[in-house]
Amino acid sequence: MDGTPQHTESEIHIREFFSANPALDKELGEVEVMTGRYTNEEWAAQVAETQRKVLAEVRDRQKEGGKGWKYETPSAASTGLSKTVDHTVLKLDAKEAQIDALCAEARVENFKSVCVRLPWVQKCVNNLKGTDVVVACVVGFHEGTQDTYEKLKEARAAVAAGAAELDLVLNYSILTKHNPPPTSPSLSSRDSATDTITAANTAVNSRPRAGTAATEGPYSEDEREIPDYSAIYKELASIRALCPSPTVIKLILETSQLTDLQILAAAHLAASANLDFIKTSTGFHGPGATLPHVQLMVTAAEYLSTKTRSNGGSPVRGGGRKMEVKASGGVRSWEDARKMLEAGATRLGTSSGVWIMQEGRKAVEAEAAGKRPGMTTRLYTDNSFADGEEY
Ligand SMILES: O=C[C@H](O)COP(=O)(O)O
Repeated sequence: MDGTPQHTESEIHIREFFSANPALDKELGEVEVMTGRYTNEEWAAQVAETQRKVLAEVRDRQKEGGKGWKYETPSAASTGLSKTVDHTVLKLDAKEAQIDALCAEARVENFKSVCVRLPWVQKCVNNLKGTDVVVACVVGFHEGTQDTYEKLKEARAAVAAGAAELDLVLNYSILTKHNPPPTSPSLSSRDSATDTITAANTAVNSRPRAGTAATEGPYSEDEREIPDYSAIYKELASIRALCPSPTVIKLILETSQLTDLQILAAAHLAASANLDFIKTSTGFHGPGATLPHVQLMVTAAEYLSTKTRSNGGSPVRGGGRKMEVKASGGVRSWEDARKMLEAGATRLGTSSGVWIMQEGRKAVEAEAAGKRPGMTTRLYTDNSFADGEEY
């Protein structure tokens, strides 16, 4: 080391953005992080209640032979499917021509959004003028460990540049510090689709199932320590406060790195901070979206958003809007997309949106012609995701 300060890629992006926008830099100079809402012990008690209730609900739904998560799937014949897609390019070495192509495709397919890094937001906003395709910007990508002030600045810069949606990476290291998940293969989902799905299957099959003793930890004396829920909440609530609705905020959990209990803790804190979505994965660390994780997150989002007898008539999330679930990372085919949507995801983050739409249209044609849609593109080679399979 030569003493030169090292910066993450996100920090470099933020610095570049602010040197081009000095007025915004000045305005944000005084930004303050919110104070806490509950003590850490109070958070822990609330989180434990959510974990208990949601895992019980998951077990009940499993008893329904897989029908517990049968949501209506939008058809490629209407705008329903295209409006679930966040058309995504997040590679650091993305070139201008790729971003232009992303926007052109989003315009033609009428996707919900294009999802890009901060330096591309303004360009995408310009490219998409006159359409109802919005621009989503990732924040804290892809590690999530940047300090809250850096994330706040990045979020505000994205909104100032015209982003309507923010895909914010959770600082999940705060959750895993005391209670690491079982080791799973950590490989990039930028590998071939087949490798990714195989890895996803391996990881899912090797992780403890919801409701088992293993997921209900804690695992050891040392791991009994409560994670700093308060720090996570403060970060989420501060970003929400500075980027209020209608800016849509999705919290990326990086589910492959978390246990089911940690996923539920993150969902609880996202709902408490009034975020709009919980999202599975960055697509850059470990396997991407899996069906069991989406089912778990959908169950949690419903529990946390809805006034029910089981949660005492008091939703954790205020404002009367339902928290939604975005499945992302490794969603490469219509078959993948259909499974995620049927499980209750309402948004898909994918770099394969155009392909998914093409396959979706073929499925509609095949159905109209009275044929069963082809299964040749099925990427889930493992039957553990089959309908009715135990979690
Ligand atoms: O959020 C989006 C992901 O980065 C997209 O991942 P993917 O390239 O595996 O579709």
